[in-house]
Amino acid sequence: MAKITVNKDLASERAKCEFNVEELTNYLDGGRENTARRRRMEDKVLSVKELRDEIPEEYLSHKEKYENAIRKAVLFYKVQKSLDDPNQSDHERIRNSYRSTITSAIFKDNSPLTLHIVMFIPAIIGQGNDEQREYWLKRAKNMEIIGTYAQTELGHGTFLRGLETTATYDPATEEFVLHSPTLTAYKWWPGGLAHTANYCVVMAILYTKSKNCGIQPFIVQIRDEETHMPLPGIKLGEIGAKLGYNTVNNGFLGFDNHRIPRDRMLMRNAQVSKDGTFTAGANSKLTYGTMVYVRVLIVNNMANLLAKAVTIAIRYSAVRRQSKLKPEDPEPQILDYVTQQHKLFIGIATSHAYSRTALWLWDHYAKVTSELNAGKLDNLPELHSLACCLKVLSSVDAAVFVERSRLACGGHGYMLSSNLPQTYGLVTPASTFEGENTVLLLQVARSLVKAWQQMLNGRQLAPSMAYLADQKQLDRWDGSVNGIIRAFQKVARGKLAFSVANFEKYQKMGLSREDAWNKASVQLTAAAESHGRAIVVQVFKTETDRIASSLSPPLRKALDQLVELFTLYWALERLGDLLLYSPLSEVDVRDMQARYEELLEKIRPNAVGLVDGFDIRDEILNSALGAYDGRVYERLMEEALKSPLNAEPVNSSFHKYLKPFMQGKL
Ligand SMILES: CCCCCCCCCC/C=C\CCCCC/C=C/C(=O)SCCNC(=O)CCNC(=O)[C@H](O)C(C)(C)COP(=O)(O)OP(=O)(O)OC[C@H]1O[C@@H](n2cnc3c(N)ncnc32)[C@H](O)[C@@H]1OP(=O)(O)O
Ligand SMILES: Cc1cc2nc3c(=O)[nH]c(=O)nc-3n(C[C@H](O)[C@H](O)[C@H](O)COP(=O)(O)OP(=O)(O)OC[C@H]3O[C@@H](n4cnc5c(N)ncnc54)[C@H](O)[C@@H]3O)c2cc1C
Repeated sequence: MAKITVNKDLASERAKCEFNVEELTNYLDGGRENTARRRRMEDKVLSVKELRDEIPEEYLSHKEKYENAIRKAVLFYKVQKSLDDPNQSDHERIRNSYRSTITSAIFKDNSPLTLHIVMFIPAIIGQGNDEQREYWLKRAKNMEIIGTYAQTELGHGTFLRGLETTATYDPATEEFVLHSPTLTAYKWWPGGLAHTANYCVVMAILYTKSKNCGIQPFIVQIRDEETHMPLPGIKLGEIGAKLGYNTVNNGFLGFDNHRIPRDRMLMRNAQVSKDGTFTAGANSKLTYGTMVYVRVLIVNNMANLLAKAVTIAIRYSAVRRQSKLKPEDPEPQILDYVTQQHKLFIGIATSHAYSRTALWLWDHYAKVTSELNAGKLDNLPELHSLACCLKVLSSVDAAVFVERSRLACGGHGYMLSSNLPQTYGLVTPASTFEGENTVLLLQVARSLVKAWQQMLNGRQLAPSMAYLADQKQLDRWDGSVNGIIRAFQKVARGKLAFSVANFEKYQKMGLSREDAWNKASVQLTAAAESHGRAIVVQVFKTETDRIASSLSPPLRKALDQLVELFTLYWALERLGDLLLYSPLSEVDVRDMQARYEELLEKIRPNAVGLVDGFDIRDEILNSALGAYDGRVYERLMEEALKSPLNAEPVNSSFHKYLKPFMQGKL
């Protein structure tokens, strides 16, 4: 094997690291065996050279990008399948795949099969009855059919009760008639819908016996299984180029009185009998279960994407030298600027915070799902609220810190060869899909207001909201992580109390409940956001304490520093709130600021080790700036030379336009 020459600054950073990087990787993976398994899988996938792109994706046309993505998706699926351990439960398979980012090595802009895996199959599992699961899951898991999740319409994404697609039951033929009565009723957005999927789960308003029975899921064939032509009564297409996700093949779909058999309604929750009698499910919101599942997965996806961005930016910052700190010294590594550390170390800490929180949430999700399967629905509202608020916070923070990582790389961060713009293109839609973030915060606020009322009535609160009942004053600011967590809880409680008071005040002033809610909604969403912050810091701290107790002292110290940095960063970001709702004084603020700066200094020698610990291979990073060897400038040039414009010294447009123009002949 050729010897890798590592940039000398990166090499000396690695020599400075105070903990064992491999131990950190094992900690993140959940054990040495998991690291080994993940690496074996990566080796196997990366050994398939047909999965690599010969021409960088960015130089392909829109159509070529899609065709190339499909070519790779099929091959990638087969390789993955050959590595699958059939003895794992679905729960274990997903948990064990939380640290896997290998998909990014194959697709810079995501796969056209994503929705099949992430929503179509889960929708059948969550919404299909036993026979439907038996039949459709086998076909879907074997890839005999490819599906997507078609819910959003041109006119409505958030407001599901406002969907216009109808499924009207006809007892004479025992069929549902699917129809899109208007342009705005067209399904719009589903990934893979345009040219990839031949089936989809369609969410439509069910009418039977002339009654609106709410939104229900239907499994609908949209293309012929042989010819792949759209079926009669179905209009399909692609929605066009986007900021990112361009290889996901998002599509539109309209129905013109398209008929499907009765057994195509997924009937795990609600049912329609042959004569058209509707039987409602135990809770109509169980129909929204697929969204809860994906919101839970998104938290982890955000942690992984952020780890990628911050790995690139930290390594680059160790290699890049710019300006002068002292006139007599050579140009320093930009990582030595404390402002650069302030920009980036929080990204490392945030990725850790959300990967710990994501695992915690996944285990909670699995527990509540098994209760739901046993008919116990009590914990569904709390799960919904938690999934909403953690999806919101993780997507907002990831977008901010990925963009900050890009900016921290100066001009080179603007290059597609840095892979930072594309990474931003992957994180930013998560603030919109699976429930637009403000809308989800309002759902969280709704659950908090309910909890507040329950508390006033002396009822017990769900565990994640129990702190609201803690009436004790926070007498003294002690600056400890646990003290700050309590202060965050006081902030959330105080903001909630304030918004509930406003909500009630507006009603007393004569506004309807809905208008009062709308008027109080800025405060309500702020309370929901604070509630989320309190949860994330607490889960980050308690889960790190729980899992890291057996680690070596140097690694334990490094992780504690990240937890403290994260806590202090948000305390300093939310000073106004803390000054309002906790006994924080000016001196305490100064102390916090000093401690935060001290932490930046302590983390500095470990910065490269911390991102190396994420163990994201070069093929996955896909970045000229972030590669392990730090050959930043050589790679930037190598990538520049791949531009098709560099294939010839003079472009034909010179003779056609520029020359006549410059010579006054055009
Ligand atoms: C080996 C396999 C490995 C696999 C790993 C792969 C890793 C991949 C990682 C994944 C990451 C990235 C890929 C993601 C791709 C995503 C592509 C995007 C897809 C989509 O966007 S699909 C469409 C999503 N759409 C939405 O989210 C719409 C948002 N709107 C809503 O959810 C609702 O309309 C609403 C909640 C805003 C309001 O609904 P409405 O019916 O009007 O409700 P109300 O009548 O107002 O009632 C509210 C009450 O209902 C309760 N409620 C609401 N929702 C739920 C729920 N989901 N569950 C439980 N309860 C719910 C709410 O609490 C209210 O209750 P209350 O009355 O207060 O008691
Ligand atoms: C990359 C990508 C992939 C997607 N994939 C799929 C898919 O596979 N399947 C699918 O079905 N859908 C998919 N979607 C659609 C996505 O779920 C919707 O875009 C999302 O639910 C938001 O709905 P909307 O676009 O209608 O936004 P809108 O609801 O129109 O939001 C616009 C603005 O109005 C505000 N707003 C709306 N309602 C309220 C309210 N009640 N109170 C306060 N403010 C409000 C929002 O906060 C926002 O600022 C995808 C979207 C993207 C971007």
